[in-house]
Amino acid sequence: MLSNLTKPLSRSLVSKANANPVGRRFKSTPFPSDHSNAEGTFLSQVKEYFDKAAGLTDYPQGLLKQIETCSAMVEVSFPVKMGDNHDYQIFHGWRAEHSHHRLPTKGGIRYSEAVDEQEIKALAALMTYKCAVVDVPFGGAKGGVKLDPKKYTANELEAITKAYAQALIDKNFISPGLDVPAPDMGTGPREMGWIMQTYKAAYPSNIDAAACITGKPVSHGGIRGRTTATGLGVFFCLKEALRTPYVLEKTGLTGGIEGKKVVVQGFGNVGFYAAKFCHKAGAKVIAIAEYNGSVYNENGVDPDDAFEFFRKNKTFDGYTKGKFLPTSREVLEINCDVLIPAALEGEVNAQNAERIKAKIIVEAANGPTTPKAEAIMEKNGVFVIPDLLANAGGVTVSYFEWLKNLSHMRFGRMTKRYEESKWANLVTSLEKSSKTTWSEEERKLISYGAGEEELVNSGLEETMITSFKEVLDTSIAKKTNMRTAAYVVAVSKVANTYLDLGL
Ligand SMILES: NC(=O)C1=CN([C@@H]2O[C@H](COP(=O)(O)OP(=O)(O)OC[C@H]3O[C@@H](n4cnc5c(N)ncnc54)[C@H](O)[C@@H]3O)[C@@H](O)[C@H]2O)C=CC1
Ligand SMILES: O=C(O)CCC(=O)C(=O)O
Repeated sequence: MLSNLTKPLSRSLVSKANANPVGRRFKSTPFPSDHSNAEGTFLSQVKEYFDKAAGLTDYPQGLLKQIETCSAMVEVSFPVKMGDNHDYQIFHGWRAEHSHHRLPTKGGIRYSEAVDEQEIKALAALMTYKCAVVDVPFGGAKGGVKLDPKKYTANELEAITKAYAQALIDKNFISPGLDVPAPDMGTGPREMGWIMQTYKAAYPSNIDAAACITGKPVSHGGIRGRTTATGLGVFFCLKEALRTPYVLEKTGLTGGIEGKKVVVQGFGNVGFYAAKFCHKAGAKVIAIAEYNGSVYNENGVDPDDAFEFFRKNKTFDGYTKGKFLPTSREVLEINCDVLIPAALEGEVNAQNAERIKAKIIVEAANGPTTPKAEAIMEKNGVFVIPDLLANAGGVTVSYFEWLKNLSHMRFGRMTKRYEESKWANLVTSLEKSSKTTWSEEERKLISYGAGEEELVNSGLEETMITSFKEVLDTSIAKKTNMRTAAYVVAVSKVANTYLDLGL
C-alpha cells in the first residue's frame, strides 16, 4: 500500500492537480515526513525550543539541565507469531519517561514506521511540558512501536500490543502509580483495552489496575469524552483565540469562528474531531489532507460525511463533494484563516513556511512546526498556538479518566439526580410565585443535571481557556511568541516543583 504512494503520479492525476488552489504542480507526499531530519532531529528541535525559553528564566543551569534530560528509557524487542506459517516476527518498541518530577508519568503510545528512539524522547519531553502547561499533575512519557498498523490484521495487532504491554510490565514501565500510557497516532481505545487486559492478567488483585491506562473503551473504565477530547481542546483554544482582541489585532481576523476558512491535515482521531467542532460552530472546513491525497471545496465540506467516505474507501479519491487533490503537504499552503496540522511532526518547515497563508495555526499534532519555520512565520505575522497548549485536551481528559478509575465511580453519579430535583423545585417555586407555567423544554433546560460527558467537557473547556490565557499573558509579558511563552510556563512550573521538594 505504501509503495503506491511513492510512485510518480499518473498523468491523469497530475493534470487534474494542475487546477489546484495552491497554484503549483502537486507532488506525492513522502511518508513518513522527511523534513524534520533536514532541519535536525525532532528531539533537537524540542531542545531548541526549550533552550530559547530557558534563556528567558532565572533558574540555575543545573536545574534546567535536569528538567530537559530524559530520566528513563526502555527499548524492547519482542517476537510475535505472524501469518499462516506461524513464524515469528520481531518488533521494536520504546517507552521514554522524560520526567519523574511528578508521578505517574503520562503519554501516548504511537504505532508508526517512523518511530525511533529520538522521536519517542522528543514526544515524551513534550508531554512533560504539556502536562505542566495545563496543570495536569503528571510527568511526561511516550511509547511507540515501529510498525505500520495498516499492514496488520486486528488479530495480529492484538498479539503485538499484548506482547509490547507485557514487555513494558516486565520492565515496570506501566502501572497506575508510575507510568500510564494512552492513545497516540496509530492507536486508540481498542489497543488501550488490550493493554489493560494484559496488565490486569499480570496483577489480578490490583483493585486500581484499570488506572494503568487511559483512553480505554467506556465499557471498561474509560471516560466519556476522551475520544473527542484532543480535537475539542483544539477547538476551545481556537475559539478563545478568536475572541481575544490581542489575537484579532495581530492577525487582522474578525472575531468568532463562524465563516472562518479552516484547513486540516491528518483526518484521524484528532483532525476529525477538530474539523467536526469547527464545522459545527459555523467554520468552513475547505480542505482536509490525508497521507494519500486531499479533498478541497471552497464552500466547505461536512467532516462527518467526508469521514464516512474516507473510512469506507481509505482515500478521498472519488469523493464527489469536493475536488480530489493527490497530495497532502501542499494543502498546508492553501489560502485560509486557520490551519490545523493534525498528522506528523515537521510538516511545516523551512521549505514551505514562506508559503503558508493561514493567519492562525493551531498545532493539533505534536511538533508540526520546525524552529526555522516558526521564525519565518513569525516574521510573516502568523499566530501559532503551539502543540504543548493546543493539543493538551487529550491528556487533560486522560487525567479525569485516571481519577475516575481511582475513585471507582463515574463523574456525576452522585450529583446528577440531586441537582435535577433541586432545580426542578426551584422552577416550580418560580412558577408559583410568578403565576406562569414554564414549557417542558424550558424546564428541561434549567433542571438538567450534568452527566459524565458534560462534566468532562466543562473541565476541559475551563482548562483550555485558563491555560490559553496564562500562556498569552506570559507571551505579552516576556515579549515572545506563544510557543516560547508556553515553554516558559512549563519550565517554571516544573522548576518550582523541584525547588519546593529539593532535587
Ligand atoms: N490521540 C490523541 O489524543 C493525541 C494525539 N496527538 C497528536 O495528534 C497527531 C495525530 O494523532 P491521532 O489523530 O491520534 O492519530 P491517528 O492515527 O488517529 O490519525 C492520524 C491521521 O493522520 C494521517 N496521516 C499520516 N501521515 C499523514 C500525512 N503525511 N499527511 C496527512 N495525513 C497523514 C493518518 O492516515 C491518520 O488518518 C499526532 O501528532 C499525535 O501525536 C496529540 C495529543 C493527543
Ligand atoms: O492522554 C494522554 O495521556 C496522552 C496523550 C498524548 O499522547 C499527547 O498528548 O501527545
